[in-house]
Amino acid sequence: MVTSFWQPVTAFCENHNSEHEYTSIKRIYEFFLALATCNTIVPLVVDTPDPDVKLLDYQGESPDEQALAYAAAAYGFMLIERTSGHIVIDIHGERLKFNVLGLHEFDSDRKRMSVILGYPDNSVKLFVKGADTTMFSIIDKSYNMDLIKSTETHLHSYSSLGLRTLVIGMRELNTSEFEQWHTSYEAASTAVFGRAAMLRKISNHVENNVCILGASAIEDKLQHGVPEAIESLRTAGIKVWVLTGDKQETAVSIGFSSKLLTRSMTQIIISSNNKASSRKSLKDALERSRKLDAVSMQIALIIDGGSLVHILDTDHEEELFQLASLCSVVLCCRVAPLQKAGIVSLVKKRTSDMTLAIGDGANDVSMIQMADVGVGISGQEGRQAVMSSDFAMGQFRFLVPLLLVHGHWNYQRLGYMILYNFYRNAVLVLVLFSITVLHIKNSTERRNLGYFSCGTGNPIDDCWRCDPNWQQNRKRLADCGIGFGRNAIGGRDGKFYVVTDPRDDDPVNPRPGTLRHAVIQDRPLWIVFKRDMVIQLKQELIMNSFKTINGRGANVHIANGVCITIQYVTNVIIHGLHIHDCVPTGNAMASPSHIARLVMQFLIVYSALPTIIVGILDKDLGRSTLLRHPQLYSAGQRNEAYNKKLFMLTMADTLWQSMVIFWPPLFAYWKSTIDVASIGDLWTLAVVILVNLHLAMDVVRWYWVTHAVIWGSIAATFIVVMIIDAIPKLPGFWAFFHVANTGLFWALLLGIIVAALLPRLVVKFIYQYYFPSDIQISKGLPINITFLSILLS
Ligand SMILES: Nc1ncnc2c1ncn2[C@@H]1O[C@H](COP(=O)(O)OP(=O)(O)OP(=O)(O)O)[C@@H](O)[C@H]1O
Ligand SMILES: [Mg+2]
Repeated sequence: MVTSFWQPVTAFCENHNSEHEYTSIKRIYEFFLALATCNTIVPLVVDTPDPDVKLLDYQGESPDEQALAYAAAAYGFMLIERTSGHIVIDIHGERLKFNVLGLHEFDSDRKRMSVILGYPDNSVKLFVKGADTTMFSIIDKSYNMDLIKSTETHLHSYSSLGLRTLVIGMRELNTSEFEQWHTSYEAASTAVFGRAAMLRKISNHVENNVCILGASAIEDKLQHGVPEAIESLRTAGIKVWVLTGDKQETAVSIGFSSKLLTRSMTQIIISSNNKASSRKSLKDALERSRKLDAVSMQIALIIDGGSLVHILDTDHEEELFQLASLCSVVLCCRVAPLQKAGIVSLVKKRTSDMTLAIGDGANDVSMIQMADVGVGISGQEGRQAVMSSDFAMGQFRFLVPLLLVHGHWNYQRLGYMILYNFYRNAVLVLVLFSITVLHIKNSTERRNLGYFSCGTGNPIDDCWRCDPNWQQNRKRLADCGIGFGRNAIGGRDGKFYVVTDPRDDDPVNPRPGTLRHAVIQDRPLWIVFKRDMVIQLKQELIMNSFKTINGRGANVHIANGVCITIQYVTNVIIHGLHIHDCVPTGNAMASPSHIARLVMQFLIVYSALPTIIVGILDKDLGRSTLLRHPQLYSAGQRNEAYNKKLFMLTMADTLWQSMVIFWPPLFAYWKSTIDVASIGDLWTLAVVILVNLHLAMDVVRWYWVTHAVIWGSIAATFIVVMIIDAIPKLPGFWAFFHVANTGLFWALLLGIIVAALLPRLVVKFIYQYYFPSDIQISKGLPINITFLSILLS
């Protein structure tokens, strides 16, 4: 809330022109009239419970204007009504209607506004109000200089108290001046193109030779908690720069009251009005600040908008930046909106630092948009700043929790989650990659099978077919297998069965000599064919274990009918058959790629949920600790949560964990008859358990939902693996139950988990115990005790 107190400076227009001679009383009258009229305030009549009492509410974008209008009302110049064409002022009980002939709105370049009023007596007057610098440049130079000097002294003393000052001036327009202005104003107002520029030109033309009526000073009260907030931000290692449109003295005074400036700081002021002197001041300031910096003096740089224009215009950005970098505080005053954005862009261009701009007015919009993070304060200055910001808040002090608490949490979570997700995905991918590499190696490697090698290009064929007597030695094929099926012996240990009959008339009671009859036998059989034949199956050919169907030597087609089903059986070799043009029966088998996809989905689902929950909820430190020790924020500035070293360490750990997951089960089951589906179950479980335990090790704050998702994911994986292995149609049917019955499976699982996590646990412990970071010291625990207690309980 802007509370106002104002003090008109009575000014006497020592005009030599007798036409414009005013008495001091009349000037005071004009001063208040200017306060009541030269604004964009809209008065609203508000009803009260008492029907006879009405209240006036002044609505306007600028709180300063509201304050001035209220002040004028308090002194008997009450703005009652405003329409586009006129304005009604109640002057000590007498209502006067003035025609509003023109209004030149405030803009940040002119830093003033004006209104042209037609009096009831047909005289026309121009009222101007604006910043002292721009007002003094348009006053009638024939004034009494003492008057100007005394106004300046007053303005200086007001602004040194931190008050926002405005100067009010007036000029009576004679008929020809008015006509001239009116014609161009009308033309500009209705122009389609370049309207703003035309209006600005007209306003610059008419706003001159004004006589000073007075000056006002308004207290722009600091919001609650601003000094403390600025102190916290600075302790957090954030460089605070203030960019304001205010006068230098006001800005410095507010700087002190907001604890941005302290008495122990040395102020370096650059305030010049031409190129050469700005450059010289900059140079001197740079030299001086280097000397001061050498003796570790805190420096505050105060620079005004005029000097900034010259400095930024003349390629002295680098010097300005160097100077600013040496200063602990930079205060830029009388800066225009675009200059604010220019300064933000200067910092952005020259450093890799993040910039945050916070402001409440329309004049802060460009800087808010330029900064990496824009924050708008929704206050009395309209909603433009809020509309263009990334974050909106009601009070400046909320910036502290936004940065120190939420900023810190988000940084920690994000840094950790990037590393963790790299790890989580890489562990899975590395295990799958190893499986694929092994698979390719197995299917291409000859494993010394082809000692008869006759270069068929196919390692299996090389192995048996190059033997000129292969017909007598057919069963050698059983030892020629490669890949995961290499251990299948088929019907090697059984007798030969010769298929003589291609028919499949009676699938229920197949006759001897048919393929169906051969494959349903219980004993091991090596099935061969007497001659070329096409077998058209009436129903699925459901095979029994320990069978080899060896079509070599004959041209055997299984075609145009139903196909072969191999289900719940082991040790089947089918070789040299042409199987084609099958009619699907709906009993499709799951393919390995289908299973791989399934596994991927499980992993994504099982490990994604904990990641999301921890990524949203985990907090390394509590809110009050973070607010009490703003220094903790600088962990982000030092890239503590995500940096190259951590990334490399995580990747090394990932490699280790993936190797620990992949190799031990492979070695343990190498010689056994355990198939790949069972090892696959072990790998799946190990990956899911590991990635979840890994996460659990780093969780600091446990909520029930964190417990639910982490332990729930592990449990869910077990359950789904069991469900999948209980579906007879899928390969690997019953695999899990088969292996889970053995102690080796559980020993492997436990071994993998311990061995995979141990290096990480040890490194973590050493780091936290011997080289603790600020955050770990604040936590007060050398290691994540919560996790250990969960593990041990
Ligand atoms: N409605 C107005 N009428 C006349 N002069 C104004 C008006 N609003 C602001 N001014 C003058 O123009 C100057 C610049 O205004 P601007 O809005 O750019 O910055 P500010 O409000 O002073 O500071 P900040 O950047 O902190 O918002 C003000 O200091 C004031 O002297
Ligand atoms: Mg402002």
